[in-house]
Amino acid sequence: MKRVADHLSDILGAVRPLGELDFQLIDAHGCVLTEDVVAPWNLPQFDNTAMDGYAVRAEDVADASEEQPVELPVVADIPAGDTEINAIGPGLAARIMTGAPVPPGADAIVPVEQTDAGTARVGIRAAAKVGAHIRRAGGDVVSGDVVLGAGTYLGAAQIGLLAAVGRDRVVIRPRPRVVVISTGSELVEPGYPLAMGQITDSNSYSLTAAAREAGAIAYRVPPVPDDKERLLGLIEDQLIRADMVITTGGVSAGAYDIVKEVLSELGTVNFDKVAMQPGKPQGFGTIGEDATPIFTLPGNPVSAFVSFEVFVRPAIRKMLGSPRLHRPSVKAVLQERLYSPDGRRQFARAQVQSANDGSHQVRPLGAQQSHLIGDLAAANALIVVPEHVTEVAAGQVVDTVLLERRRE
Ligand SMILES: Nc1nc2c(c(=O)[nH]1)N[C@H]1C(S)=C(S)[C@@H](COP(=O)(O)OP(=O)(O)OC[C@H]3O[C@@H](n4cnc5c(N)ncnc54)[C@H](O)[C@@H]3O)O[C@H]1N2
Ligand code: MOO
Ligand SMILES: [Mg+2]
Repeated sequence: MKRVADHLSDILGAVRPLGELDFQLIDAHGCVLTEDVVAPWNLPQFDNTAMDGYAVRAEDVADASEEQPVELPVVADIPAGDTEINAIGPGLAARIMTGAPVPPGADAIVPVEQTDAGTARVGIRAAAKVGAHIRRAGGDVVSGDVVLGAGTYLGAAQIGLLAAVGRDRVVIRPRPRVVVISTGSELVEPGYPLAMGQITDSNSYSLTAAAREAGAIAYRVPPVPDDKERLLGLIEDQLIRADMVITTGGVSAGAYDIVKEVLSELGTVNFDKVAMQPGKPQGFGTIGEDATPIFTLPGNPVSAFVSFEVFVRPAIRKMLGSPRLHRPSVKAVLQERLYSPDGRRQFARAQVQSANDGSHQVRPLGAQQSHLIGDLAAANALIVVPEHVTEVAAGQVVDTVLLERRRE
């Protein structure tokens, strides 16, 4: 059997990051930047007030108190967005709203709560230090700074920063478009009645969702029966919109397991037995004129899901240009004895808990057979048991992959 690590390195060696493209800013969300973005201006762009209140000179209100307010004439009213700001002279105040430019001549803001809120004259009831409640130009980002470097994942906060420095387009790697195809004559779309012997297609749903969580644009198509012509036709049709194809089912030793035969007509796909549990029968290669990567995953739902985690997710991350190909993993203390098949790396569904001291405890979720979807949905982690280990006692430390939902 082929080693998991060898299969993964063959895949990552074959899959290339997608070419960079100039995108509308909002459509770049979830993608990886391929340019250094330089701030064309300071943030804030101008000195502005952090509070609704009055712009004053600190020395004019140095003696102000609750008992003896200082009264100043109000000579201007400055809402946010005002673009014509006049200087104020000594002994004068301007009413000002959060975000508005501080007028030249003023050096402090007194919040409205510390005044009588007057409009012609204002009674100031507290002293203010020079600079009080003023957000300085360049205090956040300085013009000329690289605000985000090539290789940065663009989450919500990064998209906001790019907008703040005026970018409406950015150069990124687009998300790979992944087509997910379930094969099997027993499969019926959810929502339709089932005859005895039929089951609903869950793989195309779980893997389409998983591909989206990995950062791809994923399309699912209705399941295709174990029929060579129909599968061939479907894959040929789908190739036009695919940067990657994933099939499930039909790759083991069954008389109607036809996927291998069909793919031999479309490209070069290698089928291997990989030393893992679940997920032994694996296929990977390229098909069509553009040498589109294709994964043929085993049909058992947990096998398909774990195969996606171990092989497909890192490949999608590589196509995205992501700096994080792999999920984080932790060392965790096993809470119950775990058995594992000899010669196969086991990925056991489990629940991990983190303690306040940063340590982790992990509990395997029952039997580890490949059809148990209920436990898969309850798992938040996969325990990785090395190939040669057949039994791990409670209290031992195990490598545990965290199935967190974040995209970055
Ligand atoms: N004689 C052997 N039989 C099997 C072997 C073997 O080595 N020799 N390997 C077993 C292992 S391990 C796995 S994993 C499976 C892989 O099977 P296939 O990839 O050929 O998948 P199918 O036979 O089509 O289906 C297997 C199982 O999963 C159910 N299934 C399939 N697709 C879906 C779907 N989209 N949604 C929900 N459930 C699905 C299907 O009904 C079967 O129960 O082969 C073993 N057999
Ligand atoms: O490899 Mo199968 O995925 O063991 O059930
Ligand atoms: Mg089969």
